[in-house]
Amino acid sequence: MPAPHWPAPTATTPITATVPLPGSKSVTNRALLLAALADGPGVVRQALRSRDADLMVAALRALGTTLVAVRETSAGVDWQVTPGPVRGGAHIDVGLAGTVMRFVPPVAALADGPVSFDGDPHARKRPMGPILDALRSLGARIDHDALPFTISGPLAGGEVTLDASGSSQFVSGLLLAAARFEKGITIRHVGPPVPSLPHIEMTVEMLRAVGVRVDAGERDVWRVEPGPIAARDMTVEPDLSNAAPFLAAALVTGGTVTIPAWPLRTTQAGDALRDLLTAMGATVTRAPAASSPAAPASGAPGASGSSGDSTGPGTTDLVVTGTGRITGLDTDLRDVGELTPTIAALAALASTPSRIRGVSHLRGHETDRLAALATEINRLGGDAEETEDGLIIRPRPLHGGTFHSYDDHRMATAGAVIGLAVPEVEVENIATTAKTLPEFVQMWTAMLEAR
Ligand SMILES: O=C(O)C1=C[C@@H](OP(=O)(O)O)[C@@H](O)[C@H](O)C1
Ligand SMILES: C=C(OP(=O)(O)O)C(=O)O
Repeated sequence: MPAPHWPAPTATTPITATVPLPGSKSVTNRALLLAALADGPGVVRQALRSRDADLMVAALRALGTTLVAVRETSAGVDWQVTPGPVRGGAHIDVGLAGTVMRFVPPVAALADGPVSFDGDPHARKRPMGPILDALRSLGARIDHDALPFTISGPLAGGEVTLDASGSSQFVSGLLLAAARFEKGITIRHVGPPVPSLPHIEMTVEMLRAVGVRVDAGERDVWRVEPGPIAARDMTVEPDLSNAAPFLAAALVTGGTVTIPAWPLRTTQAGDALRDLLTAMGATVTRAPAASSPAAPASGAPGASGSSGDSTGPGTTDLVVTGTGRITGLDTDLRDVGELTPTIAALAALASTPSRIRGVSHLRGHETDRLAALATEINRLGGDAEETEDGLIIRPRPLHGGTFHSYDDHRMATAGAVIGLAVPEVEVENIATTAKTLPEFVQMWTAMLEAR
């Protein structure tokens, strides 16, 4: 029986809350995969515990890596990772995780036998063609162009041309494993612009942090030299994209939300929230962390997504204060597309129109996010229009009703944001937030109860 819809709480007064966030999905799944391919045992600290991260752990175990949780706190789990020879004969469940369906197949092509992949029903619709074609041209055999598929190596590596306009993860997936290919890899993108470039920068920085030589000097070309991946002790930053709905609550309620341990320098897409929320009427400041000293403003040495202590030097608190009035904005979110559902929810509550551009690739995310956002905002009486590459959202009073999540964690949290201002919004399948934030409901409730 499906769970009852979640009555999204409405805020009657401005929120004042501090919300510590668990680790980044994107950093966690890169760090685990790099540790599994490394030249010795390593530790991934403060890793996220969520469905996507659990799927990555299960995938790496199935391929022969030993992962032992050596410490678990509210900040996450510390994984002791001991690489083993990549083992064939495995079946990998990717769930609905882009980072598993795009990052693990290049590793599977290193296995000593075939590896099969499948996932949730919608995962079969997410684009896979360009990365599977790339793997084929590098030597692998693959029986389909989308999930489910079976892949067999060996993979020599070499040069490949692909169209990564559908997802930056095609590039990241190939780069992450490429040092283990006999010839490394040279990737050339040909086609409309690649989205989510900061996520590729995250990949490049994390590779360099484990000693891999990467040349990313030419636009749309990436080269990884073959060689060892160094075993390191890596610490995962808090998930800044998951900060989005909580920070949005400050704007909706005219309150203040503080996120501790916000990195001074990061490749995470969520860092763009500082500018986006300012443009929507918030005041965004950094404050020395109450619990840890702030690093100099010049930034922490080597403070990439994979190094440093995520609660120590190199971070500050991020403080966002709203006025209760939200200003619409005209913005290109191509680089930070995963922020779109939260920004669209804010736009639906804004007093002036908004236009979101550059995110046609969101049609290949957990669901077609442009269609889903327009449908759900309009279902509540709003005025949202899909364009070829985004959304136009005009002010119109909203009313209560069901907000469908389409098994998309960020749709579910967008419904929660709207529910803060609109009585009687019910979010269908709030449990889907477990993809990246299993504690979402408890955290949201605690935020609303904090004083
Ligand atoms: O590499 C990553 O960790 C991600 C890359 C982006 O994918 P797309 O380029 O497909 O948008 C982003 O939206 C996704 O949430 C995570
Ligand atoms: C697009 C997203 O996820 P995935 O890693 O599954 O692509 C997302 O988290 O917004």
